[in-house]
Order: sequence, then structure tokens, then C-alpha cells
Amino acid sequence: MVGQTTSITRDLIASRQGVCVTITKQHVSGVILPLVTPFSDGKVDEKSLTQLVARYRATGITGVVLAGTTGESPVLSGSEVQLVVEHVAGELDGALPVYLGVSGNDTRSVAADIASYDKLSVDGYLVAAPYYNRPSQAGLSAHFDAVARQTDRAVIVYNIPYRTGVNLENSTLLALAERHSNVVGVKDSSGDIKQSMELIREGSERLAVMTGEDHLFFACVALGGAGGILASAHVLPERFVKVYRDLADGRREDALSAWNQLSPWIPLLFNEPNPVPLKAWLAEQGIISSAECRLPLAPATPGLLAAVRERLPRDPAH
Ligand SMILES: O=C(O)C1=N[C@H](C(=O)O)C[C@H](O)C1
Repeated sequence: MVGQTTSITRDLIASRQGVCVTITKQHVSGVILPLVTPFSDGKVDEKSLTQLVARYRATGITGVVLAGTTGESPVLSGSEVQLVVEHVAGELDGALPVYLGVSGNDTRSVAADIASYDKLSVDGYLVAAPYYNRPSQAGLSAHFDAVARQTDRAVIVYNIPYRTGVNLENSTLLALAERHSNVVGVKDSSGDIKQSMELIREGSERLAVMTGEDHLFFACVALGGAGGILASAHVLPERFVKVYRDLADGRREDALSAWNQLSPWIPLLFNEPNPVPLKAWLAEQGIISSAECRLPLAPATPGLLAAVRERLPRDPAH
């Protein structure tokens, strides 16, 4: 797995030099980091973005997601998304794949957004099921058909019913992956362990099954899943990567002991809406300049701030 990561990195560097490389299922594995979008006085804070990339690029993570939930996608304008992508892709200079979160509940707009983001340095998309209008499985199929047809780049489908109000069933997802070779992965936050286990069992041959439930990371990889897209991996990223590599290389006991040092504090990061606790921690460590989130995410409560200070580990790199 470690060797594979290195060769992927080389492929991507080649791609930035003009040789086009397609992200496949194999690229989507390990620990992918959904980066926060730092703000300062209401604006995207580019200096903090630079610091984020400097901190995380060589930790062993296998990619970054920009403008995901953790990146506060609902409150970013199109031009801010472009700024974040260009800034991060420029800093990374091909060292890691860049995935962009693009979601919405109007299929035509999502397809149009993807058409315009295809001009940017984006290697793939993380696309959540439409929220609020609660389409049927047929509607979800047609939505993702339109997305997958719109681009040659990789698509990771994001199933998160507790945010969107609709569950993408495994059969719908697997049929979609059969129809589109660029549907290479799923970020599974179904919230239903039976559904997740079935997906890993039945779907892993065709799709990279990445968990989006941070507390299930060990279980997902131990069961044969491909890895995780984890906001909590901002904290001790190297240790999350170690859990993955130990499991992938058959060192289960080592993986478990590393995991047992991570799992007790992960829930704290979700005690208030993500990324509020995470940004409080990042600002406390000096990795970003301010914990600022945009409304409707309210600032961290004093109780949360105290817990973040007392219970989360310090960043060893700062
Ligand atoms: O932005 C993401 O990607 C993630 N979002 C989840 C959420 O907040 O719903 C959490 C997960 O760790 C990554």
C-alpha cells in the first residue's frame, strides 16, 4: 500500500506535466482529508490554506477533498471554490489528488457546475445525493447518471441520509457503478451498519468503499473497505494513516492499539456541528489563524472550547 501511494503520487506529478492520468478505484484508498476552508474577517484566508497544505501534504494521506461538508461547501460562492481549488492545487503541485465537493438538489445546476469546475485542477468529484427534495431511487439514478456523463473525471458518490434526507440503496449505487466507469468510489455515511457491511462485501470488487463515519474507520478497513474520508484526520493524521497501513499489511494488533488512542476523542469533534470543533482545535494549534465559521454555523460554545483544549491531543508538528 505504501509503495502504491508513492507511484500514484508520481503518476499525478506526470499528469500535471501534461500526461493525463485517470483516477481509478485504486487511487481512492487510505486516508483522504476533507480540508477545512479557513476564513479570516469573512474572507477565505489564503495564508492559512498554505499552512494547511504544508502541514498535511507529507503525512501519508492519499488526497484532499475541497469544499466538502468540512470545507463548509454550502456557504462558499463559486468564485471562492475556484480560489480554494487553485490555491491548494498550486501549493500541492501534483503531490496529491484533489477532489472537489459538488452537490445540490437541482440536477441541471450540478451538471453545469461540474462542467465549469472541469476547467480547474481537479482530479475528481465528491458528489452527495440531492438534499431536501427526497428523490426516489429512479431519480437518484438519473441524477448521478447526469453527473457521471458530464465529466471524464472520477466521481465518488456520497451517501449521507442524515444530512440529505434520502438513502441511496446499495443496489442503486452498484447499478450506477456498472453503467459508468468513472464512478470509482463511494463515501459511505449511510448510518446503517448492516447496509455498510453489505456494501463493503458486495461492492468492493467494483468500487472503493470509503467510510465517512470517522468512528467506523477501523471497522470499515478491517472488513475490507478501502479507507476513509475523515475530518478527524486533521488531528494526528500520521496515526490515522498508520491504522490504515497496519491493517492493510496485516498488523492487526498494531492497528488496534493505534486506533485505541484515536477513537476516544473522535466524538468530541462532532459534539457541535462539523467543522466548528475542528476549526477551534486547528486555530488553537496555530495551523489556521482563526476558528471562524460562517453562519448558520455558530461559534463554538465555551464548554466545547474547554473540552477541545483539555481532551484533544496537541499537534506534534507545532
Ligand atoms: O467533509 C467531509 O467530507 C466529511 N463530512 C462529514 C460530515 O461532517 O458530515 C464528516 C466526515 O469526517 C468528513
